[in-house]
Formats: sequence, structure tokens, C-alpha cells
Amino acid sequence: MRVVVPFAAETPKTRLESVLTSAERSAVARAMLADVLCAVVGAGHEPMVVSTAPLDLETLELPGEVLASASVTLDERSLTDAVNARLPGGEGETATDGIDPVAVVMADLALATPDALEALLATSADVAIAPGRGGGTNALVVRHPGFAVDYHGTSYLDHREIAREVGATLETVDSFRLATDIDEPADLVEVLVHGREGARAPTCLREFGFEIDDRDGRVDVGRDGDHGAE
Ligand SMILES: Nc1nc2c(ncn2[C@@H]2O[C@H](COP(=O)(O)OP(=O)(O)OP(=O)(O)O)[C@@H](O)[C@H]2O)c(=O)[nH]1
Ligand SMILES: C[C@H](OP(=O)(O)O)C(=O)O
Repeated sequence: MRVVVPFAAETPKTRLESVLTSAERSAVARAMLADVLCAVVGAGHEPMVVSTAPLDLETLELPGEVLASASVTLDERSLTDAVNARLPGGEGETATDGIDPVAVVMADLALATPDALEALLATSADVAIAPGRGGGTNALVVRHPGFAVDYHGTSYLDHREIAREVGATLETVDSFRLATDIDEPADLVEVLVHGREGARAPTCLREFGFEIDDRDGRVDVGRDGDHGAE
């Protein structure tokens, strides 16, 4: 299945600016992208990164089989427009020979695993969505030419409504790993607690001095020294 991975390459993860410098946010975003690409390839698919700026995958230091399977295409349009262009009903796509499903997996799903992705990709509904906590759309599969995305805000609810309007069947995939996108400082706890052994994002955060802090009985992340805020 074609798996599109949108990536905001220029100034990623601005909502983490209170705890990470610009260069660090970039490094964490690239580490999460690497983890997502490994999970997609581990699930048996070839990811296509749709990046807002040129991106050399060689610099991500991916395992050989991941580097060999992944590709990058540059698209400076908005997230919604760049994704819609690649869905079954998008520009240049024809439905005459049947529909090739397209999956869209966000690059900030640091906990994604091959198993979690396979559960999404193995669905058969016209549209299958793995919502994010808070109402976003972290990953989806589209098998209907009439369906188009409209990201931001409570896009999960918007996408349910769009599916209904175009007569597409819809399945919601209940997945902790796919529901956890890393947007805000509190989300970093999830990376440190649930990140896979050897994954890049938890390693990157630990290198930046982040660690789990449960001293007062509540779990948070703390950072050694006084880094981060710009
Ligand atoms: N191709 C493309 N990808 C985007 C764009 N905006 C966001 N993304 C990607 O879409 C996914 C979800 O976006 P966000 O959670 O808003 O990520 P972000 O823009 O890096 O983070 P914030 O600056 O905090 O909003 C991530 O994989 C981003 O890299 C865009 O305009 N074009
Ligand atoms: C792109 C957006 O992501 P969020 O801002 O919710 O992380 C969405 O899922 O609609």
C-alpha cells in the first residue's frame, strides 16, 4: 500500500518550544520520522515522505532496508492540499482500474510499531482512521475516491463527517500507539515510558538530558541543567 508520511521539515514541533531549542526540535522531529519510517517498513510497506523542504534521507542514518524502501517528495503546499493530491481521488489519480488505497501516517507518531500500523492497514472500510488524543487524525487509510482530508482542529470528527457525506464506510481504529502524537511537552513522557528499545526519539530525548521524573508521585519529564526555553 502506498504510505504517505507528511513532514514539516523547516520549523517542526513549535509547540515544544518551551522545552526544546529550534535545533533540538528539528532533531527530535527527525528522530520521530526515522522511527515512523522504520515502523512502516517493518509492516511491509514503502513510505513516501512528503516534505515541505528538501530532505536527504541518508542524513537520518536509517537501517539499510529502510533507506532502500523510503522515498522523499517535495511539496510546499499546506498539509491538507499535499495529502489530498495523493489520495485516490486526488490530482492525476484515476479510478478506472480500481482504487489503490493510500495510507497517511504522521511523522510524529513516535510510538508507532509495525503491529500497530498493520492493524490499521489491514482494515477494509472505505476510510479507516486512527484518531489522535485530542481529536486529530494521526493515521488513516483511504479506499474511496470521494474522500478528502481537512486537517487541523478536531479533524477526526471532520473526517467522520466527510466520510458520511461521500457515502464512504468508516472504521475507527482504537490504538494507544497510533493515538499518541508528540505535540506538547507533556507528550514527551510517553516517548520515555513507551518508546521502543533502540528507537531514535527516546534516545534523542535522553541525549538532551530528559528523564522521567516521578519524585512527587506524578509522572512528568524533567531535564538536567537549565536548557530549552528560547
Ligand atoms: N507536508 C507537510 N507536512 C506537514 C505540514 N504541517 C505539518 N506537517 C506534518 O504533519 C504532521 C502533524 O503536524 P503537527 O502535529 O502540526 O506537527 P508540526 O507542524 O511539526 O508541529 P507544530 O508546529 O507544533 O504544529 C507531522 O508529521 C508534521 O511533520 C505541512 O504543511 N506540510
Ligand atoms: C494535523 C493535525 O494534527 P494535530 O495538530 O492534531 O497534531 C490533525 O491531526 O488534524
